[in-house]
Amino acid sequence: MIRDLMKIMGPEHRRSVEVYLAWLVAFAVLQGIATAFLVPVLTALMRGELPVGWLVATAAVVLFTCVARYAQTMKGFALALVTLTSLHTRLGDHVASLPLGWFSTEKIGRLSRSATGGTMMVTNVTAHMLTPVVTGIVTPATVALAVLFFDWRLGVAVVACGPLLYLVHRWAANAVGRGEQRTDAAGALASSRVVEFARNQQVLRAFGRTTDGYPPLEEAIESQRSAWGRMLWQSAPRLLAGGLAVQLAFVALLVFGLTLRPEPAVLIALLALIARFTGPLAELAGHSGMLRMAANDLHRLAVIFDEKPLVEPESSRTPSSSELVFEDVTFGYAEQPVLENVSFRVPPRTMTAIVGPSGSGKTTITRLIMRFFDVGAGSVRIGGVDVREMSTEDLMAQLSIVMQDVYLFDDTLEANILLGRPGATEDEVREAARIAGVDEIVARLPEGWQTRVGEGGASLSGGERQRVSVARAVLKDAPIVLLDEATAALDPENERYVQHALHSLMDRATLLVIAHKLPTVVAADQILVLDSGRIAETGTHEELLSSGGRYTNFWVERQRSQGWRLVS
Ligand SMILES: Nc1ncnc2c1ncn2[C@@H]1O[C@H](COP(=O)(O)OP(=O)(O)OP(=O)(O)O)[C@@H](O)[C@H]1O
Repeated sequence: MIRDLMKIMGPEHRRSVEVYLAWLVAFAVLQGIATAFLVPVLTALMRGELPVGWLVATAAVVLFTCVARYAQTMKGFALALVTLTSLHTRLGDHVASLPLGWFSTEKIGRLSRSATGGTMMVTNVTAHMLTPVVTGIVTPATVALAVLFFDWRLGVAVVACGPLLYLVHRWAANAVGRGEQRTDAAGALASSRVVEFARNQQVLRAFGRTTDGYPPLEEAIESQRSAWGRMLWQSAPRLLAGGLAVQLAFVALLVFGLTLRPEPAVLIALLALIARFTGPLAELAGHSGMLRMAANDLHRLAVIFDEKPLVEPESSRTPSSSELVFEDVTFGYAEQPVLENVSFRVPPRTMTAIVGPSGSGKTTITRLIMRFFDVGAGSVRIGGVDVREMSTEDLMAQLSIVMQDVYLFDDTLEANILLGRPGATEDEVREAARIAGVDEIVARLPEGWQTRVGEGGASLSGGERQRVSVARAVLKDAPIVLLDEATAALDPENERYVQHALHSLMDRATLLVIAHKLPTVVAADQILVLDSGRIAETGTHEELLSSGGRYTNFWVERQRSQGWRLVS
């Protein structure tokens, strides 16, 4: 738990965490010592003596205990405050440094749960929860040493109880820990099913899947319910047993103490010590379920901080041109390679079209250029510079990206285009919009440029969203444009606008297009035919058609399907 806490708080707060822990340990030790001093004080009082020396020493220790308690509490609150104010920023900075390939749906779900619940738990741990953990271990240990000092036989018995109680505590806490992991996984699944259910209402209603329930959601909720039920059934008896074990230890030590027949005054004082030995342990046992849950929360957050950021070069190199080169690139998401020995060159200000069957690795090529992932072998170079030798900022400055799944922010049309280059003038925005055909959309909308596009661009059609995305790319005016042509979203009108934008981009940028439309393929200076992660053929449209290879099949099939669509 403490290791995870250190990782989460980061090196800049390491010292504060150490100071806080030092005060906490000091408080727990002093609390144990103050209790130990009861033995000589009580013994003397019961013998009718006034132990002035011990009373002064006890008062001094109690005073130090109060100081330590105050310091520890204040340091804990200060840390909790730091957590509240800076942990989200630290988490945000860390996540922003991770490779884009990290952001899978599952990881995003985890991140969102940790960013809300996990960070609040860190605050709770530093403000409240660590105190019973440390005092539950350190104070009984100090008391045990004191008992050893006053009566070695009872001391040995007390020390022997420690590991036994620890094992029972672990046994109970582990059950809670395992149960909590299951409920967390079931909770994450149920949340994503709820989002899926809400997002896909249109499809579900169209297929009449809302009247008799949505089985995946019901199953997820049921498995969450059963995970919670299982955790409660399995952990409750163990937690009770943990608390009971502490009480049994207290009684056993009491009986053992009586059998030793010490002087009554000493016996009473020692029994008070034993009560102070088991008290913090009982408190720890009472909190163990919550503590294990907190430990799991902290661990999940620490795992995110453990993710390796994208390795940034010490100094970023500047490309000499907009030439794009893949040299012997091999890459796989897991063991299996998705791209194997892929080599090609896109000369500056030319257009290369990538074609190939679904799953052949077309999108993967664009992801490697954007450094969503780093290549397994070989290199991806822009203007002679390996993309790994450029800072993310410099690399992204080289690229304009238009992908199929365009996301627009819930803002105006104008603001969404301006995202391409925030400092652009109004004229530049209008010009980019004209090239991409967004001005035609603006003219149709009652609020024109000030029309809000809704969350994700929901108030625009798929083709219109892609036009806005092309306008952004035109406005950005980056040396290289990566474009994934929409397959189904573009109607002939949208398609015409995107083709027009592509032609005007060809004059100013190096274009790499995942091409689905025949006019794009024909217009390309070079076509790469990808098959199962390898480049099967390269050439111009005429060269590839005359060679009669795979490209010919692709061409014939596309002509047939697109011809059918146009006629209908
Ligand atoms: N994030 C990922 N993790 C694991 N495997 C992946 C991931 N993304 C893609 N793949 C796999 O890599 C292979 C190539 O995928 P890629 O998306 O590059 O193909 P594609 O040619 O663009 O396909 P499509 O035309 O259908 O978009 C596929 O087998 C795919 O299942």
